[in-house]
Amino acid sequence: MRDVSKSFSTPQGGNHDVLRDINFSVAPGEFTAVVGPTGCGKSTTLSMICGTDQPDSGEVLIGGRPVDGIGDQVGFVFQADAVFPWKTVIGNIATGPRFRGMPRKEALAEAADWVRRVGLAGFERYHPHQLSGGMRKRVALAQTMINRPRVLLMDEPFAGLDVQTRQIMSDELLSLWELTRPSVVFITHDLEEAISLADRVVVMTAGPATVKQEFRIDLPRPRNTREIRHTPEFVKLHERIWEALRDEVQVAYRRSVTAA
Ligand SMILES: Nc1ncnc2c1ncn2[C@@H]1O[C@H](COP(=O)(O)OP(=O)(O)OP(=O)(O)O)[C@@H](O)[C@H]1O
Repeated sequence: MRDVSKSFSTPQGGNHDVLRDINFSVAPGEFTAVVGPTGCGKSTTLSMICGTDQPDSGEVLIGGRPVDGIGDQVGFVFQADAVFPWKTVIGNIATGPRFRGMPRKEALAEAADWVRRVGLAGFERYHPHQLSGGMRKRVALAQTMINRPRVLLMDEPFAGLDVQTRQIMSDELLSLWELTRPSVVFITHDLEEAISLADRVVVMTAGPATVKQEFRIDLPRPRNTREIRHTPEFVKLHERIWEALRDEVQVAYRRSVTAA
């Protein structure tokens, strides 16, 4: 993202600056987490990268090319499950390949591989309503990863899950990421989650969002996202990043109290 700014018009007829001069880049295969106070503009940043919205100024490039609409090299996993309720697990996972014109038999065979990779063997014929939240999230992950996106955008994908399932899903996400190595932009409110997953953590300011500071996470891989939190290196990183994030969270909180 190069000097990306964006504002929205307010119902009162004014202008609300949401993003201001955002600059950051994600290397091929890099896992970047973005943290910032609530309402600062994190989701808006993602919508610029995925091409569902355009910046007022600045540019967004993927592989050196300006983003122009939703590209097939980009995959998404958001908080809400984007699975089709009327399709089975395997039918959901085969959606992308079928959409691209792959013959049904081949698409189902490939989907069966991904069913196994996300630990859902035996549940192929289940429908989403017959699965737990964590299982549905696995379907959503497989449904996206089967398309082997170059860029994977995740907006608080595990926010609705309980703490244990969330950690299991974090480890599973890292193993799946290792398989195809997309560049990831992962948005979260949870600084521990960000550090345990990412190669780099980007801290955003309270709105209008801009990049406040970036932190390299040099923790060894493969990682166990639960165990790594107890290491002194993790604790040190957490302290440093929280120092940068805390001020922004407080600004956002004070604003919300004043507005109320
Ligand atoms: N389409 C839109 N029209 C008008 N305002 C919008 C629009 N989209 C977002 N906003 C405003 O932009 C600001 C940033 O929203 P955004 O969802 O990007 O923040 P966020 O950091 O992802 O929030 P949270 O952490 O709570 O999920 C908010 O004040 C929101 O009301």
